[in-house]
Amino acid sequence: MASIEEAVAAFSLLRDFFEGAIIVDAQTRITWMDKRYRELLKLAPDFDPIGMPVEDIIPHSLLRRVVETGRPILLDIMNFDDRQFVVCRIPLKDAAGAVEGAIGFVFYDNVDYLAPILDKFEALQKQLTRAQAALTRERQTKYSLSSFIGQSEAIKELKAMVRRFALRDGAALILGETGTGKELLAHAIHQQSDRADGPFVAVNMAAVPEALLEAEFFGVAPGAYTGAEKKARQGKFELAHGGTLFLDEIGDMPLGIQAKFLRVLQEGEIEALGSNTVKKIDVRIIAATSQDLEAKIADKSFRADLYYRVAVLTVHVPPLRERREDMALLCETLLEQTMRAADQRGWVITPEAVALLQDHAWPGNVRELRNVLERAAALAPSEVMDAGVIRRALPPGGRPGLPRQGLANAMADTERQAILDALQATGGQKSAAALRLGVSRSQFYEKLKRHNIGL
Ligand SMILES: Nc1ncnc2c1ncn2[C@@H]1O[C@H](COP(=O)(O)OP(=O)(O)OP(=O)(O)O)[C@@H](O)[C@H]1O
Repeated sequence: MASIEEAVAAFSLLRDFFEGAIIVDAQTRITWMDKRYRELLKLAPDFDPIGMPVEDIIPHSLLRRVVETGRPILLDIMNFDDRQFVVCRIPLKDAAGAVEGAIGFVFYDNVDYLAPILDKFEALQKQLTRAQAALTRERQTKYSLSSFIGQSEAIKELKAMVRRFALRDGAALILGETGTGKELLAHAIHQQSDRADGPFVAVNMAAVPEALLEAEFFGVAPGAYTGAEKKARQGKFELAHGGTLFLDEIGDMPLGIQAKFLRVLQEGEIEALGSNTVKKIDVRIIAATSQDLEAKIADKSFRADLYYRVAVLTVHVPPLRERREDMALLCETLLEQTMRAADQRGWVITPEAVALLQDHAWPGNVRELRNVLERAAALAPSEVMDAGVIRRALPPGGRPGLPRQGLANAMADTERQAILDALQATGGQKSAAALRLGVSRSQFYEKLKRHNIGL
């Protein structure tokens, strides 16, 4: 490397302006640091940082990036304790242009000519903090237990149980038909738990192809196989570290993955694909399913030992047809969230319309109710939602004898009805419904999406 003196001399013009400087070599080990920088970092006078990796002394240093890319970062702001400093980082290259290291300068914040940029930075940071706080508040209300609507005895009991679950840290299993709000409850448990500040990461077992599940959960080491990315890919376990991993449709987890999954839960560590090192992970598992797991254990498609691991705390969410007394409250709340014309004050639903909704079987539960109300809102000539509007918004199977418009619509209606019937017959179990209809799971999911049922 060009001698340190040479490098510093090259920047001598800046000497009066900078308040500290550091040089690292091609391995980003510190080779020189001036006295003022040592004072700024509050290093003990007898402490010698020379030869140490730069991040050991300045954890957020970007000098490594400068060395790796060979490109300068001319203007940046770095925090030291509660103060901000302007920093400038430049690569040092030999005559042939190869990077030999990098030099970093620190400028104090009271330098007049830097004041405009620092003011702007501070204002932006305040805005960011405010936006983040608003987002957290929004998330908390969106997923708090109070956003789970219902006042029936069944729901009161359910909420009391969920509150208790939130206080404990064991794995939880949420059982219930499709659209009953299992994911909403998983969020609420996370939000009320000590892990609320940690991540909430969701994986839908039925939506990820089996071949990709392992990489999805455990991650991939860089260059693990031909065609693998150069950079490591984090798995969902790692992403959920310190928080909650939500496994939707756990009943659809393939047997091969079940064994690996169980091992991770037992050992508390993961090994990425193609890697030979293990990482400790701290994750709470919340699983949900609309399937009968005990029946799956009996037919050997679900491991009993995994079941006992995830079913430490179990809660059952009642289907909508078992809590019809909540219908009026649900309609009122869901309609508040339903789009309305700008000049309209709010939706009014008549008691006859609510009674009609109470009579429906609701195989798709609250999700289906939300869809029906949205359709009704689009059909309603005014803000009053009466029985007539609701009748037209309910799925066609409930309205025999209605004229159909063309073959395509008739076929779509029939398909939709067949799906709803299959869901009802299987108690909302999607895999079983798909089997009954003779379509694959992924085809079934695609159809649910197309018909606005489920997902
Ligand atoms: N009790 C409830 N109160 C308010 N909204 C609800 C309630 N139950 C369900 N919903 C709404 O219904 C929709 C489906 O809910 P969610 O995804 O939590 O159901 P799920 O049981 O996880 O469904 P699936 O098994 O199909 O994944 C969401 O829009 C959710 O907000």
